[in-house]
Amino acid sequence: RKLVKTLLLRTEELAQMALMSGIWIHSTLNVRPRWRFCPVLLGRVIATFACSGEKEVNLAVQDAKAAFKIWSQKSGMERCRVLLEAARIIRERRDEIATVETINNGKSIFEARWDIDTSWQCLEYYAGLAGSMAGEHIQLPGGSFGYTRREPLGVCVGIGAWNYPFQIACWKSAPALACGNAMIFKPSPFTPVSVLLLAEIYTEAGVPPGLFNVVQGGAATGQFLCLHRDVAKVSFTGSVPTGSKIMEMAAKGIKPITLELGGKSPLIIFSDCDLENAVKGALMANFLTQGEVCCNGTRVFVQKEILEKFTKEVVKLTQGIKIGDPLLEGTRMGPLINRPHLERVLGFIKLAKEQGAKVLCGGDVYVPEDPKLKDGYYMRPCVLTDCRDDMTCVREEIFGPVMSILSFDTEAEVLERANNTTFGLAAGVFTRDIQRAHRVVAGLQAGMCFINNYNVSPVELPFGGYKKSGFGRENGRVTIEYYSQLKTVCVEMGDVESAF
Ligand SMILES: NC(=O)c1ccc[n+]([C@@H]2O[C@H](COP(=O)([O-])OP(=O)(O)OC[C@H]3O[C@@H](n4cnc5c(N)ncnc54)[C@H](O)[C@@H]3O)[C@@H](O)[C@H]2O)c1
Ligand SMILES: C[N+](C)(C)CCCC=O
Repeated sequence: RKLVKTLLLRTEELAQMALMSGIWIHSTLNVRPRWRFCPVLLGRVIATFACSGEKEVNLAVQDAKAAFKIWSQKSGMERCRVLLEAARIIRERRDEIATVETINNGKSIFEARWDIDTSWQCLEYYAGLAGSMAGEHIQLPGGSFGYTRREPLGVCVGIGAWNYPFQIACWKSAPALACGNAMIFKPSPFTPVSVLLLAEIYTEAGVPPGLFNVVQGGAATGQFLCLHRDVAKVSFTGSVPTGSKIMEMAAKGIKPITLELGGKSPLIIFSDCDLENAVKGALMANFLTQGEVCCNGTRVFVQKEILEKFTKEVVKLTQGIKIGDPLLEGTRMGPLINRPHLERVLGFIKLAKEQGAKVLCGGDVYVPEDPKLKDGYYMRPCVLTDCRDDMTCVREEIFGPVMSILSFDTEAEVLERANNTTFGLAAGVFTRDIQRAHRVVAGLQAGMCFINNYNVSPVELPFGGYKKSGFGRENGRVTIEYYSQLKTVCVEMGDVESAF
């Protein structure tokens, strides 16, 4: 165990609170520093970490293999009890973990609590499934029969993005562990902190040492993990270009992968919608976690008849979003993840204007009154109108608080335009016409469709993409299939009928 101490937190009080509540973090690895990185919040370093190199990754895999031997022999019910205990601890430590997540990522504490809720709910859900995982019994002629066994894969790797650090780690590890696997998790180097609390919680709940292990680092560490011969599966959440590299590495070892990648999702607002709900839905689809959400409905297609009214209401609500210190209860939007990302998002807005879009609100840097926050990466949420389908802001994933409004006339037209993208993660429809709602979602090329809501995440529902947004699913019963393999056993009850 190596203790890693947080260095600087945003304020004295925060530092004290964090230290009291366990930001003294550990890795189960004997990490030898090779190179270091420092995540930054509001322009200040919050921690330094040693990156894991090849040697440390090997150690993690060895530990995980040893733990897998013990864990995979346990019954589903035994695994269920441990996962339930971990879920209980997360629930009990909800506020503390949410605080750490806010410091880690910058999202508001209000939202971080939602993330922690979907995290423990995910553990509870897969705890429930662990006890009921079963194969089939198949009758064959002459009393012979076959049966199938659902078996774990072995050592799985989870690689996470920085926007939902704790939640991503839970959405990957809960089904992996429920199926009897071990998991080595690598968080993004921008948000390395909160997942260590999860490791601590799993240990306290009773998983064997090394079963859930955290390695820190960036691309190089990720590559060591993906290429390791004893790693059986990789579940990746991140960008399309990195997903493509993961796929290449996995191909070398013929390893199954899950890819949760980016998106540029359509949200379609028909004129017969409940306008108030549609406006709230559009904000949910664009401004959670500073707009840094993979499944955001950033292409908002509004039917012409209500375009003006809808846009006016959206702008009013957007201008009311409280930006500032993410640890304050009233705040609903914190700083973006880092300076280069903020500049990238602002660059998209500049280009949108050059290409003819009109900024109705926001889209500029925000400097909070509190002098402590002056170096934070804040911006005002932006609503763009007069957008066309060929504009960069409508075609590319911005991953920031930028909503593009487009107008449409007919259902057939909007369906074609909504699908005219290489992505296919999510989509949404607001209408009171229930038949149209189902007809439209049936035609949408997206893995996760919402009717009359957006960005809610019940863990019972599978989540994942079509097209370049990836494949495989997280959450829901189906994910068991992505963390297990099927063995078929054929049993002869008679004599061997030989051809020879
Ligand atoms: N579909 C989903 O569920 C989902 C969820 C969250 C984020 N995302 C997507 O993630 C992206 C933003 O996250 P990001 O900037 O952290 O993505 P990213 O692809 O830059 O990094 C993701 C993770 O991959 C690691 N990594 C980078 N290069 C690697 C390599 N060559 N080999 C192995 N690992 C490597 C990073 O260190 C990080 O942990 C957006 O495109 C967003 O849409 C998707
Ligand atoms: C919880 N949400 C909002 C559905 C986001 C899931 C993960 C995407 O970035």
